[in-house]
Amino acid sequence: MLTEYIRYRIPAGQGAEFEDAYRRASAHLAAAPECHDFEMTRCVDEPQCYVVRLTWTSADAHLTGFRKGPHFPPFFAEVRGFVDAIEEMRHYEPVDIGSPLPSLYEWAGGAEAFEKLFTAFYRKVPAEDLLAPLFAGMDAEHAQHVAQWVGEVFGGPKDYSTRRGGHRHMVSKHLGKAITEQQRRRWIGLLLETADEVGLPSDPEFRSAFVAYLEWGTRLAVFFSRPGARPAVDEPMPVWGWGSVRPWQG
Ligand code: HEM
Repeated sequence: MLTEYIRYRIPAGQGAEFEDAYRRASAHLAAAPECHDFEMTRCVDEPQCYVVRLTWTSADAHLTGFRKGPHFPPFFAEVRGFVDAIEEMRHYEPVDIGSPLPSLYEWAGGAEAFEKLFTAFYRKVPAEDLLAPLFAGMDAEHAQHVAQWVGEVFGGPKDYSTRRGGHRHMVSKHLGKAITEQQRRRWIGLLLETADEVGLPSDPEFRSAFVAYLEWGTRLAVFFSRPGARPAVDEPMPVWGWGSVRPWQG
């Protein structure tokens, strides 16, 4: 991910027009797969100053994918009248200065916690009539592989992407499996039951992030597995965080 900051100093009296232009332009940003998210902020001390922050999936995605793609012309048509008001427009990359928040991986208990969860889960799968046929040929180390995947997504070591083939490999394992909605629900239900049994943290903040990821991931698994599906395989590994609520640390 790469962050772009565009700092504007909008002439007096044009603030509302500028904000409206971006409201219209935002539809084209939202439609562009290269743009991960964006926001506009207005300076409290000097209201003519605005910062637009855009997160791009990569520099190439921004400069080639978006700039040369179909969403740039209608986006730019909305905001071009304010180009002269730009004071800075540059890309920034994150600098690791540590975080006061533990990752979801640390909060859950690290590699051991995810291995315990998925080992217990996949031990139960052969007894599940809806799930057993799907997993009949699973690798003896399947539980460890899924634990590595989820651990990495939650901020743990990059073992799945460096040793197991990352997103591409995970997608390939679901291709053609034709997972049904009933199977998806059983998978997620059984995993949540197992999470309680193995003592995964049950605080509301952790569980809301955990369930959000599982809802997203299982629905994508169904999508990837549809007959004839051709999902994008060159995506980076997803990274999941706390979302709108922070861990309660007393
Ligand atoms: C958040 C949800 C999910 C995650 C994170 C996930 C993750 C993974 C990963 C990482 C693999 C490949 C493991 C390896 O490297 O060998 C895999 C394989 C597989 N997954 Fe999923 N999966 C999810 C949901 C589902 C669901 C809902 C189903 C079906 C109900 C499913 C069925 C399978 C099957 C059948 C395989 C191949 C097993 C084998 O034969 O090796 N997955 N999954």
